[in-house]
Amino acid sequence: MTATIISGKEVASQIRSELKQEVDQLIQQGVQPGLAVILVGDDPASHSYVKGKEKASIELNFYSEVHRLSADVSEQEVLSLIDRFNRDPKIHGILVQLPLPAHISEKAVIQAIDPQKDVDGFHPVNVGNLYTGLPAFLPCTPHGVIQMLKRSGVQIAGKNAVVIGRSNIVGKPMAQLLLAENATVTICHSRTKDLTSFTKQADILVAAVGRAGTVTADMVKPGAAVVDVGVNRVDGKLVGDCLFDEVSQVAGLITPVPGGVGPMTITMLMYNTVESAKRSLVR
Ligand SMILES: Nc1nc(=O)c2c([nH]1)NC[C@@H]1CN(c3ccc(C(=O)N[C@@H](CCC(=O)O)C(=O)O)cc3)C=[N+]21
Repeated sequence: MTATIISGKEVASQIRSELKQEVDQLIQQGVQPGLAVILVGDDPASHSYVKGKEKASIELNFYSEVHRLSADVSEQEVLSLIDRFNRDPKIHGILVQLPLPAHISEKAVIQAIDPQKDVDGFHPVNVGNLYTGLPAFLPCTPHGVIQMLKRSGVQIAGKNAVVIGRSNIVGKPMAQLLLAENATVTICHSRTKDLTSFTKQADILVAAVGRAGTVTADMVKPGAAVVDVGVNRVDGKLVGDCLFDEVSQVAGLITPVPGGVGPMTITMLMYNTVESAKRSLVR
């Protein structure tokens, strides 16, 4: 058997064309969605992700501001900039690219963002709202994964879903979103004993570890939907957490890296920014 490859690029461009229409309508109503991105330091990968976000904003006709700050900027300067964006009515979404340099507290920065502009969905208010079923900005990567599955015709309700990874950015919210779709969810992590005994049961397997080669063919239930959230550079090449060539022989559906979850992450950021702009109409 050879898995069907779910193109994140295709699903993303479908969602972006839906968003484009919403943006046109919003602009007619006098609101142009505005996204502010703050990038600290000179990590090349972060610069490349932020370029992608800037490009997507411009394509969708957003108002876009990208602030590239030097690595030695103080935490206070970052907090002041966030405060300015919190009060700026042109800005509906604020994103601070992670990771930050060690002298700047990620916790302090995330908590400084107005929850109503927290389009990453990282603020504790949005996290709490998600966990209690209240309206919230959904974290972009896990939300993108749900959209890819749904738009590829994968039924989630009643399925066994296994998430490998328990980060605040992907693993934990991913599990919560799958639970909200009525999957039976298991979270595995670095201290899990006999990982394969869990992954073998998964109808939906999400790999969010950050280590190439974590998921091998023998760990996958035949016909499973396998979502690869990994972003790893190996010999200058971008690869996921799954051994794609062998896992795709066993899985029913699989997402590639690149061209899978990555483009969806950026698209769901655009989605959240449009949502925020829509909310500003009724505020
Ligand atoms: N506050 C914050 N929010 C984030 O959403 C966030 C972040 N910080 N820090 C880093 C991670 C990583 N991330 C990616 C986005 C797009 C691709 C993407 O589009 N990847 C392309 C390939 C890009 C390439 O070739 O480098 C693909 O998979 O096809 C990947 C990774 C967002 N992140």
